[in-house]
Amino acid sequence: MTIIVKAPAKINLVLDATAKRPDGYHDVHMVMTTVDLADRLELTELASGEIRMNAQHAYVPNDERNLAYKAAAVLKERFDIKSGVEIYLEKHIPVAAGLAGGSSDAAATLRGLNELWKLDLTLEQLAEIGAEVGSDVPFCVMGGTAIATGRGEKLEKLVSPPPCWVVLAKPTIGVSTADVYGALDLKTAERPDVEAMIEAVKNQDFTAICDALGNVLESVTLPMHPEVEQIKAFMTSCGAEGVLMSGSGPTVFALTEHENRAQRLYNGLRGFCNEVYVVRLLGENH
Ligand SMILES: C[C@@](CO)(OP(=O)(O)O)[C@H](O)COP(=O)(O)OP(=O)(O)OC[C@H]1O[C@@H](n2ccc(N)nc2=O)[C@H](O)[C@@H]1O
Ligand SMILES: Nc1ncnc2c1ncn2[C@@H]1O[C@H](COP(=O)(O)OP(=O)(O)O)[C@@H](O)[C@H]1O
Repeated sequence: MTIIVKAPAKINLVLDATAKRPDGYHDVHMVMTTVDLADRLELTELASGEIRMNAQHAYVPNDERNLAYKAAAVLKERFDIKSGVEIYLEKHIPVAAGLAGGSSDAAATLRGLNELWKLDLTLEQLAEIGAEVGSDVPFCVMGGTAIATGRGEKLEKLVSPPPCWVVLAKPTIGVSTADVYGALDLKTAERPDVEAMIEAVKNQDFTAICDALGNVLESVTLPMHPEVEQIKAFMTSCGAEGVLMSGSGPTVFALTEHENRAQRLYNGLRGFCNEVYVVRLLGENH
């Protein structure tokens, strides 16, 4: 039996880190939402009990380092599953981009295996298992829009923002999430107003959402990679209503309500960025 699952990317509308914890993680306070740029996974049951990974992408590992593989291994171990799975992964989300591509693949694997291995677990149970694989995996299991706290695994559902166009541009650099958090100085970094974003989303106020966009990790990634700031400035000059770096970067997203403006942004960005996408925010569910 084969099951096909989609793994959508996320963006962080607001991201604050409130404290560095003794376990090496940061307590965060953020609003995340999914967009309709997705990887596609095919999960085929294997009687042999093996987990096999087939990602066919130069920068994505085909062994236990792959987050989809890890998710399958954690689930198999936890429920003592005798069957195995072959995971065929078609990558569309840019890698090491701040878009949670790997975390979303892990989450999609958990959702798909729940069906394939007939485990009958709730999304909440899958999210809790996902936290063992990565901080962003629980959000990716739930999808939609949420306020995330803890190290990212504590979730509170939020209404989705009003529909708009999202233009994503990734410069040709990858950044390590651990390095970015590692270099964060909470004493000097400019902090975003998370409550203002939550209010803006609840009020479905697009202008207020654009005004409240903020990411404390820009204080690390922007000085390290000037091209990220250049993309932000270019997007703003093209009339984007809101512009922000997603997660630890380096992907920058622009929000606009106007299709012609999204197209103009796309055409302009293609000049100096290989990876540019025009997508929509996803609704409540994937
Ligand atoms: C920054 C964010 C924002 O959504 O996304 P990305 O840029 O990765 O997409 C996340 O917090 C990334 O979550 P995720 O990518 O799952 O991180 P993990 O694998 O759990 O952790 C990788 C490393 O990042 C650091 N880390 C991660 C999460 C967190 N709340 N505090 C941290 O300090 C730790 O050093 C950890 O060892
Ligand atoms: N399924 C996967 N897709 C992408 N990268 C993966 C995957 N599994 C493991 N990785 C590794 O994780 C690193 C970060 O990947 P990714 O999830 O795309 O970044 P981010 O968390 O910044 O969005 C990559 O450099 C890659 O080596």
